[in-house]
Amino acid sequence: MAGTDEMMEPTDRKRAARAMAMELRGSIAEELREERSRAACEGAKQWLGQAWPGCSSMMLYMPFRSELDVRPLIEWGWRSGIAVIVPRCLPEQRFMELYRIHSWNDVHAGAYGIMEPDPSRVPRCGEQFMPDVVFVPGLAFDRQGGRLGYGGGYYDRFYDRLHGLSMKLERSMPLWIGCGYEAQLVAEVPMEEHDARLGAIMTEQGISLTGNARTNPQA
Ligand SMILES: Nc1nc2c(c(=O)[nH]1)N(C=O)[C@@H](CNc1ccc(C(=O)N[C@@H](CCC(=O)O)C(=O)O)cc1)CN2
Ligand SMILES: Nc1ncnc2c1ncn2[C@@H]1O[C@H](COP(=O)(O)OP(=O)(O)OP(=O)(O)O)[C@@H](O)[C@H]1O
Repeated sequence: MAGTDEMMEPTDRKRAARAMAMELRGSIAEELREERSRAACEGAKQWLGQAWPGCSSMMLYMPFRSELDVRPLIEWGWRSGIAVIVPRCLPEQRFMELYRIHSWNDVHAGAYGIMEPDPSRVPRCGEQFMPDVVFVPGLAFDRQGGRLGYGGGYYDRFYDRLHGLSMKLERSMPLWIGCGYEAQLVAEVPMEEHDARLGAIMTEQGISLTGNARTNPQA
């Protein structure tokens, strides 16, 4: 046994937390997941409409496994004229390319079995493109903005790239919103130096800011 939690290295703590979080998220009944996903998307629409009417683009993930299903939010984006951006994973580089999609016809199954934009149908976003808001998937979250992912470092690397762009273009960072069920909230996610902190959390209870000033739209 590895001993107590405090004695473990962050990477080992993450591995243990990942296994628990995967099991927990997968154990939520499908009907409950659907119901909570719909409620979460409803809350996000209202929040974006009221707190952020100027929001013109949002990056969302294509849900897989038992993740919070943000597809209703994607469809609302299409109806409201907010640009809907989704990533395409390049597993060799653990890099995400961005594309704007206009309908479900623009996606097909990609790496890891995750739906992704079809590059033969839609053009890639320019190198300097920054979405206003990024909806981030995850296995577990905490109220301080901590997030646990699958361990590819995809979103952390993407955050760093956007941060570089935000400095270069003198633009504020997108709001980084972690998406999950209330059941995925834990007291404290094990975090490392390179881990990007969330500016907000979206669950079936609504959107709440974490107080991470750097990533808030007002900052
Ligand atoms: N919907 C969605 N899209 C996303 C993410 C996500 O969490 N959700 N990611 C978030 O960053 C990236 C994909 N990250 C992933 C990392 C690992 C595995 C995976 O299947 N890992 C294996 C074990 C490791 C391996 O085989 O190398 C597994 O879990 O069985 C899947 C996705 C980018 N796109
Ligand atoms: N900004 C970065 N630049 C280079 N490597 C990074 C960066 N961020 C994370 N990594 C590397 O990626 C690996 C996975 O990181 P981590 O465990 O934080 O992933 P995660 O946040 O769970 O994954 P994901 O973002 O894909 O959901 C680690 O080996 C880490 O060193």
